[in-house]
Amino acid sequence: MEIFNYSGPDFDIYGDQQSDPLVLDDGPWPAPVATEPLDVEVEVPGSKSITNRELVLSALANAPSTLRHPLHARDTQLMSEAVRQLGATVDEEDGGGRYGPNWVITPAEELEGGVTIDCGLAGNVMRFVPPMASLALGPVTFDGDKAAQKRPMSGTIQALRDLGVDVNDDGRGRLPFSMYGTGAVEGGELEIDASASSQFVSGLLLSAPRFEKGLTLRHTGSSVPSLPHIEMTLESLRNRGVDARMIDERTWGVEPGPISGIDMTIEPDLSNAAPFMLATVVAGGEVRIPNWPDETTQVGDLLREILPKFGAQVSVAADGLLTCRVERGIIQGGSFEGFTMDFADAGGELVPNIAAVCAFASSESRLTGIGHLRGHETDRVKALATELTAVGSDVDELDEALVIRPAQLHGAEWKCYADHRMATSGALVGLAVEGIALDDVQSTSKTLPQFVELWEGMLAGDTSAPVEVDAPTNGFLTTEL
Ligand SMILES: O=C(O)C1=C[C@@H](OP(=O)(O)O)[C@@H](O)[C@H](O)C1
Ligand SMILES: C=C(OP(=O)(O)O)C(=O)O
Repeated sequence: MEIFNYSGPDFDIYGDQQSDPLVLDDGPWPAPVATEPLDVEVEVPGSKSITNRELVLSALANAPSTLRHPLHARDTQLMSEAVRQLGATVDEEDGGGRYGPNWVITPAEELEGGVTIDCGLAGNVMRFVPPMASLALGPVTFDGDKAAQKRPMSGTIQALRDLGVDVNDDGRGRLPFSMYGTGAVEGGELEIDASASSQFVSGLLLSAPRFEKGLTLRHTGSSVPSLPHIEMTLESLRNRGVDARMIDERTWGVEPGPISGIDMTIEPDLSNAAPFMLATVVAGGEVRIPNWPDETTQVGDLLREILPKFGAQVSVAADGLLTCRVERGIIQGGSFEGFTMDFADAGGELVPNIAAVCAFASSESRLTGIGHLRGHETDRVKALATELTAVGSDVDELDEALVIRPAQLHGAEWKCYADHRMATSGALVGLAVEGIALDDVQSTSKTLPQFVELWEGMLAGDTSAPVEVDAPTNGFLTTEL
């Protein structure tokens, strides 16, 4: 394993991204230990997945759109920069949101090529923007962080070729690659192997209304992970007047037609509610999350079913205030039994935090169906096994599963591998274990730049302090697995 030292300039969210392996010179972040039960409200910023879908659809629409309370984090800044580069205008407008301005997006008359898109480490950018770029005239190059160059891209690259787009890559099915858009795509019927990522499907469906014949997309591989995210894509299209539907478990259809402009409020990111809700299992007490949606396609909604497995009581009031309560957390001598849960279809975003808290269970836990997490920001199966083992946990890393048995945990450095969810997982372990230090807590800026402020506020019982919106934004690869 290598550690790199950072000596370059700070990352500028609207400027050039620094894609080399870096370490911020702040040093490791000592994860705070909880000393008393929690009693706090935590307002979670907007959903990454919804914000990014709406940025793409707004840029492809036939009229301007207003996105209220969008997520302002590295992944959405990269997406907004990508749609700008392809010709859309993204303006800021004060919407009174706590975490930054609204976005008003005016679509381009015609999408323009001749640009290089930085995907950072954002799966959404690397899988959603290339199909959009096939509608632009001219060459478009895609690149990203070193860690991003390991993420699967063959589903997108092969699909573009099958749609008649000229793509140049080095044959590895990874970033970087270049493509040459001719300004139009015929579309029609297409087969794809999306077993490595549902985002291959979502990316194609988002641009499909602008294909001459729309798209009938059929998945040919084993199973597609993260099905709720595909439902989210279909729903986003339908909200803009597009005829988009699931034909069967592995086939989706989008009719050609206009994408209308929209004025909408982005839901809070429920996957980012996970560390705060799970904190009650470790520290005991109560965490309240406002604005929990009544109905949603976000996988994070599964937390309402998962937290009770940890002994938590979860309820949502009529005004959308979710309450998650644990009478006796781990630090008060409480306990909960391990469990088995399959994450093949949904919940991959939640697994790292869940695995971390399973390390405190009184019996074995088995988290199965998680092979596709090996292609996420890092190989999350290996990273979790490595870091949990480093703090004393008894973990088996299987091909597609983690088995976690009770053990005495101890302090150690917790490596984040540029992965926001590895960082929040280390913070969860640190609530009950002294001496956990995260090597790269800044990796949380991928989707939650306010993480440190909110986490420390949670422990102090008050998260109302103003938080820096333009927090340093990274995705810096500090340590390789
Ligand atoms: O469509 C989306 O917004 C996402 C789909 C999922 O990807 P995979 O299908 O690659 O797991 C999820 O893990 C990712 O965080 C966001
Ligand atoms: C897998 C994730 O991100 P991405 O959108 O980069 O795939 C995630 O946020 O957990």
